[in-house]
Amino acid sequence: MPAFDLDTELTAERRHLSESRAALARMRGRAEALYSTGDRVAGDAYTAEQLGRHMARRVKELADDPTTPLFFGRLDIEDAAYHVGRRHVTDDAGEPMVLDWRAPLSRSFYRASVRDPQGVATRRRFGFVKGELTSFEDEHLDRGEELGTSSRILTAEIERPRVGPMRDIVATIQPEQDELVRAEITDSICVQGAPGTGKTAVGLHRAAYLLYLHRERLRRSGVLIVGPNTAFLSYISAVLPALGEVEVQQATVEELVGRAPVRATDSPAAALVKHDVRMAEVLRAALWRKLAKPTEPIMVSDGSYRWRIDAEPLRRIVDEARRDGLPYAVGRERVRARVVGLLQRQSEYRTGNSPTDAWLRKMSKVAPVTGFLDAAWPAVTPEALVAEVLTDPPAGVLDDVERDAIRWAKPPRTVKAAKFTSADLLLVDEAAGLLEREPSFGHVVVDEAQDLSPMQARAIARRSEHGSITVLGDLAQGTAPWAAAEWRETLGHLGKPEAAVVPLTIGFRVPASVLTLANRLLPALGVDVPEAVSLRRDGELVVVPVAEPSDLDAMTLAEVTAALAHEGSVALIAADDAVERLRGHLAAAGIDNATADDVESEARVTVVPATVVKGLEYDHVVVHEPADIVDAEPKGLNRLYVVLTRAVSRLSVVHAKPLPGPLA
Ligand SMILES: Nc1ncnc2c1ncn2[C@@H]1O[C@H](COP(=O)(O)OP(=O)(O)OP(=O)(O)O)[C@@H](O)[C@H]1O
Repeated sequence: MPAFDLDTELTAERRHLSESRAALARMRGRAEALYSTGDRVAGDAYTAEQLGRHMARRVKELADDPTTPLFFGRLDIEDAAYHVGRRHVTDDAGEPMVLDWRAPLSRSFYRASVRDPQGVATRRRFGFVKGELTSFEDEHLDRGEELGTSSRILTAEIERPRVGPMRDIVATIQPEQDELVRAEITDSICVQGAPGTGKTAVGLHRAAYLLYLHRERLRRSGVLIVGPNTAFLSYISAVLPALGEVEVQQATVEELVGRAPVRATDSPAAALVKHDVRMAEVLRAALWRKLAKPTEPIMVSDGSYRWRIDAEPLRRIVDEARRDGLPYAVGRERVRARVVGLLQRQSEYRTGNSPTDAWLRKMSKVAPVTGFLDAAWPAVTPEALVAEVLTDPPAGVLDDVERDAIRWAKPPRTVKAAKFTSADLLLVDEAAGLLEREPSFGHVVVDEAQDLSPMQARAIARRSEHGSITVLGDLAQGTAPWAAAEWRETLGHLGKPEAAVVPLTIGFRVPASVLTLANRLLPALGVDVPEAVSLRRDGELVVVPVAEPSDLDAMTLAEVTAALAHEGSVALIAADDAVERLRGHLAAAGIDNATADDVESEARVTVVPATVVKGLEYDHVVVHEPADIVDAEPKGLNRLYVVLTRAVSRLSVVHAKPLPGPLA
C-alpha cells in the first residue's frame, strides 16, 4: 500500500494545476493592463514604443494554451515539491508555482538518475488527456527506482498519433538530448542523428533554452532557424511559440540570400560549378583585381587654394587599406577618408583653421577625389560583379569546361536586366559579403545540414560569424549533388571547424519493423553513420506487389483508403512527376487531400513529392513505386531512405516494378 492515497494525490495535483492556470491568467491580465497604459506612463514616444513592444511580447508569451499542460512534471527535493512546466508561473506574492523547464533546477527533471540523483527523492511525470491531468507516474530515485525509457507516459507520448504541425517535447526530453539542448551558448555543435532521433526537436529546444538564458544578448542579435524548404518550416513553425518564444526568424537558405527574384534555372553542370567553394575564390579574385596602382597625383582647387597629393602617398594609402583586410566597400571608404584627411592637413597648415564638416563632406565628393577612387578602387555592386564573372568567367581557378558551363549564353544588356538563377543569388550573396560584412545572428540552428553546398554553408557562416551554431543532419539522408559524406568539411565551410560532432541514436519516430527495412539501404549509401535503434515496438510494415502495372494507381488508392480506417495522418509519397496524377485519383474518389505546405488543412491525407518530404512525419505512409523515386535522381537511394523513414506507425510500399536492389 503506498504511503499516500492515489485519488487524494491526483486531486491535489489537479488543484495545483487549476490554481496555476488562474495565476497565469492574472499574470497575463497584469501584463495586458500595463500594455494598455504603457504609452501613458512612458516619458517619450520612443520609450513608449519600446515598452509597448516588450509588453506585447510579454502578453503573447503568457498565453495559455488549454490543450497543452501547464506543467508536466514534479521534483521532490528535500521536502519541497517543484512543478516543472512550459514557463514560470508565480502566485500573487511572487512565489513560484511552476518552474520554467529551462530553469537551472529543472535540469534535474531530465538528468537525475539513480546513479546521480542530484538531490531528487522523487520524480513525477504527469499524464494528460486534452489538457486534463489524468494520471501520474513516480520514480523514487532515493529508493533506487528508475523507469528510463520504459516510462508509460513517455511511451504514450512517443506513440501518440500525429496530426497537424510538430509539437514540442519538453515533457519528455531524454538525457542525451538534454545535454545538447543545454549546451553552452559559446559551443557550436553538430548533431549526426539517424531519422527520427529528435534532431529537429533538439535544435528548436536549444534555441528556446538559449533565449531563456541569454535573453537580452540574443534579443539584440537574434536567433535564426534555417530549414530545407517552406513545407518543413511551416511544419516546425508552432514549436517555439508554444514554448513562449515568438521572436525567432525561420528561413530557407534561398530566402536568406534572396535579394532578387529567381528568374532562371541552371543546368545541373552549371549548378555544380556555382555551388563549388572555388567560386568564392573566383569572385574574390575578380573583385580585388579591380584595384589599380595610383599613378597620377590628385589636384583639388579650393577657392584661392590648390591642394595636391602625389601618386606615392596615394599608393601607400591604397596598399595599407588593402593590407588591413577590410571588406571591399569599407576599404574604399577608408581610402576616401585618408585622402580627405591629407587634404585637411594641408588646409590646416595653410589657413591655420580646422575645416568644417561641410568642407570635409565637400572634399570627399569633389571630382578629383572621386575620379581617383573610381580608378584606384572602383565602386562595384554585388550583382555587377557576378554579372561580370558570368559574362566572361575568368581563367585560373576554373578549367575551360567549368567556365563554359557557367558562361551566360546571352549576356543581359544591363545588370538590372540579368536573369539570375538561385545559385547566382548565392554568388551575389558571396559578393555582397566581400563588399560588406553581414550582421551576425547570436545563434543559428541549421537543419538538414548534410545537403548544404559549400557556397550555401558560407552564406550561413557570414550570418553566424560572431555567434554559435547548432548543425543538425544525417549524412545518410543527403540527396543534393553536393551532399556531405563527412561533417568536417561542411563545418569548415560553416566557419566552425572546431564544432564537436555528437551522435543521436535513439529513434522516437520510426517503428522497429520499418527501420529494419530502411536500414537495409544504409550500406549502399556510401556514408559511415550509426544506425538508429527504435524505441517503438508497435508499427506495421506492408509491402504490396502489383502484378499488372496498370493496376498500380488503383492499388495505391486502396492502401490510402485502408489507412484512413486508422487514427492519425496519412501521407502518400511518390516520385515528383506522379504527384499531380495521384492527387487527381484521390479527388475523383472523393478523398480530400492537401499539399505538404498546408499544415492547417483539415484533410487527413497529404500527397507529398519525394523531394519535399525531408524532415516531415506522418502516422501512416503509403509509398508509391519506390523504383521511380530511386530513378528520378542521382541520389535516389538516399531519397528512398528519407521516404521510408517518415512513418510513425505504419508503412505500406506499393510497387509494380521490382523493389530497388538492397530492398529486393
Ligand atoms: N524525447 C522525445 N520525446 C518524445 N518525442 C520525441 C522525443 N524526441 C523526439 N521525439 C519525436 O520524434 C519525432 C522525430 O523527431 P525529429 O523530427 O526531431 O527527428 P529528426 O532526427 O529531426 O528526424 P529526421 O532526420 O527524419 O528529420 C518527432 O515527432 C518528435 O516529436
